[in-house]
Amino acid sequence: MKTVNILVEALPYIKKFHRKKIMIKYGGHAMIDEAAMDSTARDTVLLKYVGMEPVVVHGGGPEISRAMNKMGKEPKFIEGLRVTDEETMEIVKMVLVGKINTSIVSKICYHGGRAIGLSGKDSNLLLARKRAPHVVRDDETGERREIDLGLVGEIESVDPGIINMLTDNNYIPVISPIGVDRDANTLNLNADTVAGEVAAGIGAEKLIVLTDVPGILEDPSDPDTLIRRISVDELSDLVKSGIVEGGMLPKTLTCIQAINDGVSSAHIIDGRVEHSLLLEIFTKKGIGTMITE
Ligand SMILES: Nc1ncnc2c1ncn2[C@@H]1O[C@H](COP(=O)(O)OP(=O)(O)O)[C@@H](O)[C@H]1O
Ligand SMILES: CC(=O)N[C@@H](CCC(=O)OP(=O)(O)O)C(=O)O
Repeated sequence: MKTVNILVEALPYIKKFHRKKIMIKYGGHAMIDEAAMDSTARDTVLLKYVGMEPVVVHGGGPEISRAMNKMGKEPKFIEGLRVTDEETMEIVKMVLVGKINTSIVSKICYHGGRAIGLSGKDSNLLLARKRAPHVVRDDETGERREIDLGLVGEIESVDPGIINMLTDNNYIPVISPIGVDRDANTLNLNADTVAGEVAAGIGAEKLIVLTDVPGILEDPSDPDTLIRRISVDELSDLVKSGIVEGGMLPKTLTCIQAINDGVSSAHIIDGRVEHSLLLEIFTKKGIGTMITE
């Protein structure tokens, strides 16, 4: 009976999200081990088989940093974005496209899904331009200083055609956050931003961001201060108050932007918790932070 009750509880959600696109952003900090990656892949396949259209964008920040350290390079971030010189860009491509993307694709295929790996360079999926230098002001002297982030891009446009073609034919697209500019140069993109832009571009119903904290916390050092539900206006105020920092900042801004662009809800959840994806989608209470209009 317990199993049957679980299925019955899930029915309204299965109906509501039938044939709806669900954007899953799988963050590097959620990829704690092979078992966690495997479990997320299996849950993604389950979503497909109950009638939803999952689309995956993955990150891999910690793995890139580990590879850089091994090669004697020190990772540097400015407001959550990696300063990317040419050598770093090679490492980023190797880790994201060569390693993480293929690993997620093969795990989804192993569980019976038909995954296809893409980067933003495929069919110019993610057209980007180099970001303008970051401006900082010295607190003491008041002097303005520009810091060039190198080969870091901001998205100019998303081509939803290739993704729609894949989901229409029952494939699960798995996208690496690498963009291409008009001169065919490769640019490093923040995976959260990519997930938000692609979610809006394909008209996704939900954006679900998997990370390594329970969700947005009122006190970042206390996991018991989880905000379960918040509107975009309340969240914008929270951002202004300075509570949201580091890697959570691009995530939060992405969620706000995605809702403003027509995505019905955005969710930030703990990807290290087994089946967090299913708990968020199929239960009333959910597991992380839900952001709505
Ligand atoms: N208010 C907040 N609530 C939750 N996490 C926060 C907050 N402010 C900053 N953070 C930090 O953001 C991190 C998540 O972002 P990030 O490390 O980039 O993850 P990912 O690799 O999954 O994209 C958390 O581990 C936490 O340290
Ligand atoms: C420009 C920029 O910072 N790009 C990211 C791309 C990977 C990413 O975003 O990974 P997570 O989702 O795990 O943080 C980076 O180089 O780390």
